[in-house]
Amino acid sequence: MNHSSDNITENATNNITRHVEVAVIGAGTAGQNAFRAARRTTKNIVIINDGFWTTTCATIGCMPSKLLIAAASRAHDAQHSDQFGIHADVQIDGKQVMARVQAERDFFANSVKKQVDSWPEHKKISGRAHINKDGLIEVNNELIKADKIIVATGSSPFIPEGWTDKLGDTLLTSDNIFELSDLPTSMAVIGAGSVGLEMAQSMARLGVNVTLFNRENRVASLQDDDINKKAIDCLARGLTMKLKSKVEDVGTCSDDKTIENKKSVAFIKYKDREGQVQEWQGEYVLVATGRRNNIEQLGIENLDVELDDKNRPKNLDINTGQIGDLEVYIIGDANAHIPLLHVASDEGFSAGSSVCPNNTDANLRPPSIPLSIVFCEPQIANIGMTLPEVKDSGLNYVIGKVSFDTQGRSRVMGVNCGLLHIYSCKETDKILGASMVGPDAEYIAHILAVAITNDLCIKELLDTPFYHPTIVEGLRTALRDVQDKMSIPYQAQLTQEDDF
Ligand SMILES: Cc1cc2nc3c(=O)[nH]c(=O)nc-3n(C[C@H](O)[C@H](O)[C@H](O)COP(=O)(O)OP(=O)(O)OC[C@H]3O[C@@H](n4cnc5c(N)ncnc54)[C@H](O)[C@@H]3O)c2cc1C
Ligand SMILES: NC(=O)c1ccc[n+]([C@@H]2O[C@H](COP(=O)([O-])OP(=O)(O)OC[C@H]3O[C@@H](n4cnc5c(N)ncnc54)[C@H](O)[C@@H]3O)[C@@H](O)[C@H]2O)c1
Repeated sequence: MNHSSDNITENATNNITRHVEVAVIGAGTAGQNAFRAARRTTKNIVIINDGFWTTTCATIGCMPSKLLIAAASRAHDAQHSDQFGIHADVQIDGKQVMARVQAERDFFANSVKKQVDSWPEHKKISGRAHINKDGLIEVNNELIKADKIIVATGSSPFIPEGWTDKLGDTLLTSDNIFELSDLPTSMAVIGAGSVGLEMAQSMARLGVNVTLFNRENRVASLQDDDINKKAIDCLARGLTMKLKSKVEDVGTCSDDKTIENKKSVAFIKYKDREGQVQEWQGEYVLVATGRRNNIEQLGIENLDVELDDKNRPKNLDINTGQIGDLEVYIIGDANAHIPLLHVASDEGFSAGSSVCPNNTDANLRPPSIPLSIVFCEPQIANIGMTLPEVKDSGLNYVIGKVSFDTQGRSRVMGVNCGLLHIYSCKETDKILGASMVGPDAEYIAHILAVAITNDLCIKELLDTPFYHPTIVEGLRTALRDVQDKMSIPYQAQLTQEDDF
């Protein structure tokens, strides 16, 4: 079935400036991949983008945030080397820190832009697209009829109502924080999700006086209470956190010292976990209260796409991004399914491949198992099913555990804070999911993701070598703990102690 541009009026038909086979709206990671894949089979294609022709990832997302974390990590190591008998006098040059973040960020962004620059000019339109009542795409002075539409419009920071006006120039989001020319002196971060944790800890490690607020007693939306507790314990060692606090009001007040620079002081009125009203004051407030998909203003309903109460498209095929049997595909952050980079990339590739003339031969990326990593230190990772999902599944499960507090290599490196839980099915010897806070979680998470994706059992994993002494050896300890708790009769195998 086609979308509603099939029923357009004669008047509208006369005004159409282009008729294309495929239109991609949004040129971030998902849109660019879709365009690349679709271009292999059709020349009659156009890509429309509002704003920079790089990507959120390279310009204001993954890469600049990891660059700031890299600087913070260096600062932290240099300041915490006393335990090794190394005493350093550390000076942090905020301007230089931000200059490197921006220069390296520009390197990544320009690499993306170079590829986009190589695409024919007439296939690219700069402007904000809107889908009108006839299902036609309006952009600048163009009216485009597209047989197939791929929507890859991404997401934007969500700012609670009224806060933009109330906080004025003291408001930061991930869209503008990397543009600062110097490190602030103080900052509140509201929201302890991925953005909040990564930015709050980095800024604190770089000498900024940071207070992190979250409405729940939870970080990174962790759903395993023991892992959450451990994460809070590890993070609280270097970060002031006001968890389970309720932000009642935000705003600005004048301050004699800063009035010269025409800057106000930000304040947050909040109720702490005991219900006492408190006030925070400082230079900036980073609002990290989530992101919303850019779909509301697009006119997507004019393509007969229905959204649920959270703005997620109904009838989304997660293999291709196609909406029911409409010739409409919604991919990347725009579909609010899993707003992560690797997912946007894969969905773009699959949607672009699906719109090829013979799409039964399309080369589709299978949807990956859930995998997420927060790059605070220690890192937080979730793989496969969450603990509540495992509990709800009715499966007979065990939890294999390892603490990284005493783990050999973690202690050697002075990064010994963490906990890994592996949820395994008692009958099948297979891993269902895992949650972790700890050192090297990014690598351990990938090994677990490979195991789940390829249906490896615990025994197969334990039969692979674990080099000594590595932090990844902690994974083996947790796998052995799973094995000990299983009802499966294993070949005689003594439980080994940790090897030091
Ligand atoms: C600070 C931060 C850190 C992050 N870190 C990580 C990380 O470490 N790992 C990870 O996996 N993910 C991370 N993410 C998430 C990741 O960046 C996103 O999931 C990914 O970039 C989404 O890509 P996309 O193609 O869907 O959207 P985008 O790259 O945002 O592209 C959407 C494009 O569509 C354009 N557009 C919007 N509306 C219209 C319209 N009406 N007409 C025309 N164009 C339009 C936009 O201007 C934009 O250019 C991070 C995000 C942030 C904000
Ligand atoms: N490492 C990564 O993969 C990475 C890093 C950064 C961003 N991202 C992506 O960006 C998305 C958005 O990240 P995010 O951290 O902004 O959102 P999030 O949804 O992950 O977290 C938002 C947090 O803010 C809290 N919150 C919301 N409103 C609040 C309020 N009024 N007062 C106090 N707390 C409040 C929520 O309880 C939650 O803990 C993520 O879902 C992820 O897809 C990923």
